[in-house]
Amino acid sequence: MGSIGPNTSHHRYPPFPGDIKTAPLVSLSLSKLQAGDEAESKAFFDAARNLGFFYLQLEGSTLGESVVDGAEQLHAISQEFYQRPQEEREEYAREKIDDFFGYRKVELKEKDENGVPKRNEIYNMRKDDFVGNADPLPCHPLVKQNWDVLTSYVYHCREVIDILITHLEKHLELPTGTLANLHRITERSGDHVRFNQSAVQPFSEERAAMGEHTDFGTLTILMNWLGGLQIRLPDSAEWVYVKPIPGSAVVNLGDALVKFTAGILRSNVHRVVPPPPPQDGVLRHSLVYFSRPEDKVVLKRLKGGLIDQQPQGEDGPEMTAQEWTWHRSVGNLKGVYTHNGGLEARENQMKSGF
Ligand SMILES: O=C(O)CCC(=O)C(=O)O
Ligand SMILES: [Fe+2]
Repeated sequence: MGSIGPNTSHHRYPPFPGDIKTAPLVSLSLSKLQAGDEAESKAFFDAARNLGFFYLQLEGSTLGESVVDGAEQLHAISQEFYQRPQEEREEYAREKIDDFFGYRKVELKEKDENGVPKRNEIYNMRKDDFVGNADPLPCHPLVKQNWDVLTSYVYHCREVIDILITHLEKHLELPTGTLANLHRITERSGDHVRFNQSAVQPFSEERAAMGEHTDFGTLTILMNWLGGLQIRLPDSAEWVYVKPIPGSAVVNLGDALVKFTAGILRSNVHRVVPPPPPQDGVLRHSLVYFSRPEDKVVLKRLKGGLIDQQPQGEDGPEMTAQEWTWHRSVGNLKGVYTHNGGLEARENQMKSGF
């Protein structure tokens, strides 16, 4: 199998700088995890406990390369989506179609050349529409035209997530299927594909701080072409950039896994800032697949295995995954849930789930 570099579009952008501090993410091989490689599996569990973020090398796996190819197609579709007239996107605004899914924007104080405020934007498309669990919500014509690309992407990402979940169960010493049965693709859940676009904008510490968050759900598969993602290192609290690697996804754990495991696993704080120079003059697009527990699953510590050895303590509020998403997305739950015991209080509570 050849190098995947030329099959991705990273080379069309200015390079990620070589002289800035980057996050020490380990790189795990999907093909080794698929083959049940013990050392790779253990390295995955360590990464899930210690940092909650890692690279997943997709090249060398047929499934992984399907994710890379799909992501490249969706990257182009997302760019076209954001080039279309604003009125089109507004038709699918969250206020018009759903509590959570659909289009959202945040207007910045900076203006474009026409005097119009610049925007950071997201478009959330739910997995249940693609796999046939729900009557599809109204969606942008580009989504309709590319329904098959999106559907394949959903299935491929879910396959990757199911593999990762199986490794987690094993290391947590839970009966086989414990986590998988809370994430059945045939059941309604908050899983979604997101197109992100950030305007070209100067770095602002205040704006960066507003965007600090953990992901609400289970596992997130992130495809990046430009820098700008930063994670907060657990030990030093220093913010460091995550360098995009062609042919690899950035994968991170979300709050649901912290709740299920009473803090054994880590959902690390991160944020998006403008890409570092020389990438700072380019519109930034990223593609995210968010997985979440089934809507009806109550987020609370599971019983069994290593979890039973965790201290009993402040596990936070108990609610269904659906209620959790709603409360988090409107900013009702203060702080972020990162790890053992884990509520880290935070002043800048982001309200949008953005
Ligand atoms: O765009 C990125 O690099 C990260 C996006 C993110 O963290 C999110 O959408 O939750
Ligand atoms: Fe995130």
